[in-house]
Amino acid sequence: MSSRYAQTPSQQQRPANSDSGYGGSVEDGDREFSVSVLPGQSSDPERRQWASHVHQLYFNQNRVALGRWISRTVETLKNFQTANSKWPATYPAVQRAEALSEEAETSEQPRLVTPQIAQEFNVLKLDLKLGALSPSELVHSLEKSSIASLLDGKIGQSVKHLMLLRDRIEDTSSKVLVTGDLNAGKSTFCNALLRKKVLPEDQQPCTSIFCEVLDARENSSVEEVHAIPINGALYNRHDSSTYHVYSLDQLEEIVVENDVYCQVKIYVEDVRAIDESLLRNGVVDIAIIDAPGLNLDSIKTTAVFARQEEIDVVVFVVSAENHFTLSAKEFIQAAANEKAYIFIVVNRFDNIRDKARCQRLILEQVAQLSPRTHQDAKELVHFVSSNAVIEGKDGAKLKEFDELEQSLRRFVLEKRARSKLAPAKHYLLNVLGDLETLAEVNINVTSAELEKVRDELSTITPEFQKSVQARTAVSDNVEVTIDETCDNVYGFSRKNISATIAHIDDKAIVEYDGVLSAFAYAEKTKEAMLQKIQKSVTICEEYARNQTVGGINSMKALGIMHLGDEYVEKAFRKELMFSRKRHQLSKTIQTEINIFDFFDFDKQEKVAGMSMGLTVATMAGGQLFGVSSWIDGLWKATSMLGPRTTRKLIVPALLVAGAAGAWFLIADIPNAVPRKLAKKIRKELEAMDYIHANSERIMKECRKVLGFPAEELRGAFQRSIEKQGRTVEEKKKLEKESEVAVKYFGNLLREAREHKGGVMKLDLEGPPSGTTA
Ligand SMILES: Nc1nc2c(ncn2[C@@H]2O[C@H](COP(=O)(O)OP(=O)(O)OP(=O)(O)O)[C@@H](O)[C@H]2O)c(=O)[nH]1
Repeated sequence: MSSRYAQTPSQQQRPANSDSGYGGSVEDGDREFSVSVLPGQSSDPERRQWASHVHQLYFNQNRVALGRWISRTVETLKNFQTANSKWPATYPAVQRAEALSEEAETSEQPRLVTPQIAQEFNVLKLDLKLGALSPSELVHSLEKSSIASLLDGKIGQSVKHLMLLRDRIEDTSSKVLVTGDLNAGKSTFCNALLRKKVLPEDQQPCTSIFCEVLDARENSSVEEVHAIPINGALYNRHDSSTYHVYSLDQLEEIVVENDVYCQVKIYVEDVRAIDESLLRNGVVDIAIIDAPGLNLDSIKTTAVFARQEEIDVVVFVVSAENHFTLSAKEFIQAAANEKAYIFIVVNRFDNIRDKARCQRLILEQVAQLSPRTHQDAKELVHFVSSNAVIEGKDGAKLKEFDELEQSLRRFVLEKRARSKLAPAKHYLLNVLGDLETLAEVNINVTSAELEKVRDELSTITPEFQKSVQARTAVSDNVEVTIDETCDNVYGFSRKNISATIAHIDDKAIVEYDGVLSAFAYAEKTKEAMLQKIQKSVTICEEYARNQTVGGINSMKALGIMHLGDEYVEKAFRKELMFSRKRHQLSKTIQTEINIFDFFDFDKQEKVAGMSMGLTVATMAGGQLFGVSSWIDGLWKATSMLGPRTTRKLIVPALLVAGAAGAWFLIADIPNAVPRKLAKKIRKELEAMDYIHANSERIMKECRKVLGFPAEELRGAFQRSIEKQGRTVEEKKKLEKESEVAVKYFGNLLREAREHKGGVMKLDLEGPPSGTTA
């Protein structure tokens, strides 16, 4: 029994796990046409074919749309790979570790992120199996760049996988595996599908290897058998060393009790028209694989075979007489888990007398073995007699088989949507979901980084500008400090040394022990005078030291104020100033004592009160005269007295005068010596510009010594400003990079969401609503 059934419009939106219904509506430009196959019209082959074609159209459109989304996602991933190399993407932190490990077990697709890290991730999980650290700890312990390179690898893998999926959805071949109990009539069923006796049929179990029947056009339209040896190389039609060629007639010899070959490829000419043929139906090129009958030994082999990626559909042939054997039940249960749905052919139905009872019993069993198959039993469980098909005598049986064929073709197409398009859709959604999560996380991270760097810049930029200004101000300040200190020291020295020199003869500085030790007196006086001057210089130097300390301290204060910890002060020892080249006046001064230093002829008038000679003259002449005016007076008196009197008086007068003068001069020695020596020293010092030279020497030492901390301070400022400048530049660069990254991840998020939305809209079992892609 099998019946055509209708697809009502309300059924067109099926839940994803529903397997029923092949109708639907498709918008093709302005034209919308609905597909419905009504029960009463089930015999109408045109309508059936049309329904089938529309179904194929949906499939094709979905396939193309999915292919486009794959290409776009690949492009997005590649761009992300490039961006990731410039701006290492941040990885999300761990949240729900347990939930993830379950998820990981259920998926065998390549993933970019390990389950323990970032549960939201499906594909872009990083595989981290190093050492004792948990992957999450490991991710956090890794350099950003190592995560980036791991991610880079994962993106690469993902791109590769997407390419494979694209190839797979573009592959138009589909394989139908026909399996079932021993002798159930599998080979007969395959031959019926081909409308040609190709595979050997026998009362005895005979098929011992997998026989794949393909359209001869795939073998340059040559009908032949390619037998693939056990343990041979991978089959390649273009490489004749990978198989042995036999004719179709020889098939029986190879297939029955074979221990040389593991599989045969049978290329046959399809005798039917394209819209009738299962092997080539315009959309999918179907290969039929006749599997050896199941026994407890072969279940595993067949189950493994059925799991193969290229097997789109499993057709299970069961004998109506035997129902399901133990091995059949075992296989169906396993296959139902793997492929979700299987197509069940209950063969040899002609041998059953109570057909209704048989149907009921078998459907009950199906319900137990695969509830989902049972749910859609009208489409998926067919009761036929395969042996009647090729002869084509029994019209009713032929019709039943014809309906089975139509169902099978729709099933293959639908299964292809599931087996080829659905994994691609599923994987795309996972990758895009991962990209979305990564983009979201990175938007947060990069936005936070941007905000942080902007904050920092708003603090350090004005600080930097302030430092630059402060440097100029401090530099000026230092100059002023040095100049003022030097001016001060120079002024002080000049004043102090001048005053000392001016007053060195103000009072007798050594004791006078009489005329006999006059020379020693002179020497001691000179020595004392030089010492006095020397002492005043020393005082100036000490003053300069203290002033320098003051200058240094004010520079230190500037350094600490502006540079804080960055300013390292150097120890200063003021006693080292003027220590290398000591000033020794006694060595510089040339002044020698001579006889004239003892007598001061010029100073008699000015120093009247202290002149003994003057006292004598006053007493003698009753007049108040100086020595010179006294001699002048004498001269005048002699001219008044007339030459003769003068001539008479001159000798005694001169004698008196001489005696008085000599006495006076000798008495004046203690005063004359300091005066004369002071005069001489002053003269010499003046000649050598002693006061200025010394003041300048002292000042220069100050300037030199102050120069060191000044340079230190300038250097520290320079370093500090350069450092700040570099930080500002780095932060500015980071700011720009962050801006680019924020923008990039924003775009990535938008793109990932757009793609995801588009992919989600694709209804793989209905009209492709995402065809705008
Ligand atoms: N009455 C009847 N006999 C059938 C039908 N289909 C197949 N047979 C017969 O059942 C026997 C076994 O058929 P095969 O097609 O060789 O069975 P098989 O499942 O391929 O056998 P193995 O591959 O060896 O397990 C043959 O003699 C067929 O003629 C059917 O629908 N009705």
